[in-house]
Amino acid sequence: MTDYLGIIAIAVVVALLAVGGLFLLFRPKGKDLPPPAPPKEAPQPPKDTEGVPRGVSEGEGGVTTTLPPPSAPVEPAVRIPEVEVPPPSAGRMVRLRARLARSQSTLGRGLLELLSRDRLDDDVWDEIEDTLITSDVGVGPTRAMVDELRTKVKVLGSRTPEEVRGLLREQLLTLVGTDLDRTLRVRSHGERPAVVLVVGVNGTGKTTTTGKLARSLVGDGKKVLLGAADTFRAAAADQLHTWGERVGAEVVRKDEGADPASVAFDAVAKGMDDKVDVVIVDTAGRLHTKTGLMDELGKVKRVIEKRATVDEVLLVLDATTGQNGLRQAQVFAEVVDVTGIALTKLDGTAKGGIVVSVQRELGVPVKLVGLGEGPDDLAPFDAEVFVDAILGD
Ligand SMILES: Nc1nc2c(ncn2[C@@H]2O[C@H](COP(=O)(O)OP(=O)(O)OP(=O)(O)O)[C@@H](O)[C@H]2O)c(=O)[nH]1
Repeated sequence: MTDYLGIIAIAVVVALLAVGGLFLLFRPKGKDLPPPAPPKEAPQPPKDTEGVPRGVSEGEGGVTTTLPPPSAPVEPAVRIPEVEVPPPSAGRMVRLRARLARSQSTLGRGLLELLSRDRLDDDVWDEIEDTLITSDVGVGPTRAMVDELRTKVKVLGSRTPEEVRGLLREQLLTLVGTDLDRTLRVRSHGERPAVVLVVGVNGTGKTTTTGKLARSLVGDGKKVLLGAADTFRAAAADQLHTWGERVGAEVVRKDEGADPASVAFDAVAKGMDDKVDVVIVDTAGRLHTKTGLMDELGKVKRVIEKRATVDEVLLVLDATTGQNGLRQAQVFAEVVDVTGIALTKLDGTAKGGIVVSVQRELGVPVKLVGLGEGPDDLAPFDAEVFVDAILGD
């Protein structure tokens, strides 16, 4: 009996093993299941160039890990304007002389070529005259120069290119004027600042010139304050503000339509309190009526003179507007005592002769010239540099 029981037990075990083996052989492989996601790596600290994670140091006690410092709280962005240090005014015209290229090819080279011809007959002299007139030199000065040239050429006889150039240079310098006082009156009077009044037709570059002049004076080491007395155009005050902000010059302004004279007065008063060297007052140049303009500019000047003196009245004139611009400028010259001319956009015209005619017509020297749109493209006018630039090297 026990034998039978043993055999049955062995058979049961064998059967169980056989079933288990079959199960293992035919179990489902699970190949349709998605692969398990790889375990996620913990974020690693950045490594330095040698592969050592930053914030991890190998000290004597083994590797120590320091947590990165918490990032600083984000501050609201406040724009702090950077104050620029502009270059001084000296030597600017030399730097910008290439900007006179158009006048050089039309006026300078044109005259040199004509005067170098072997035979100078009446036709050639007429051409010389035309060249000067179309370059805006003006009829009177042109005639005077041609007469003078004719005499000198006769005396000279045959001419070398150097002699022709020398002759022309001499004549042009006489026309432009080497002995005119072109000094800008910007020296303060002890406690009182110098006052510059900027006048002229709108659109000539008046506000731009006021801003550029402020920069240039700051570059020369002066403390400057600006008065935005062009109260007809709010944008003019905004423009001045931007110019002033860049070089650390304060701007006195009022609401659009305010009395320009009161802005000028406040600007001068603040300039005295702040002990600035120069106050520059930008005025509106509406050409409504001559009497209106006279009243407005007259009042501005009178009001300033309650506290200070107007040292310089700078008339801004756009060189590209030629004789037409000159006629408009004349109205200003009749209304205020202009002491100097700022001739803008001289880089944009072939008619460099305007320098000659504007001085003749208005009886005032060109003191500043605009030779580009850049902030430092306003230069003290230098007759020799000008003539050499238009004649070329
Ligand atoms: N090429 C050149 N552009 C100039 C010069 N001076 C001013 N400008 C440019 O002329 C443009 C217009 O000037 P304006 O329309 O006269 O403007 P503004 O300076 O506000 O003049 P106002 O209206 O008189 O206040 C600006 O883009 C100036 O940069 C210069 O000398 N050369």
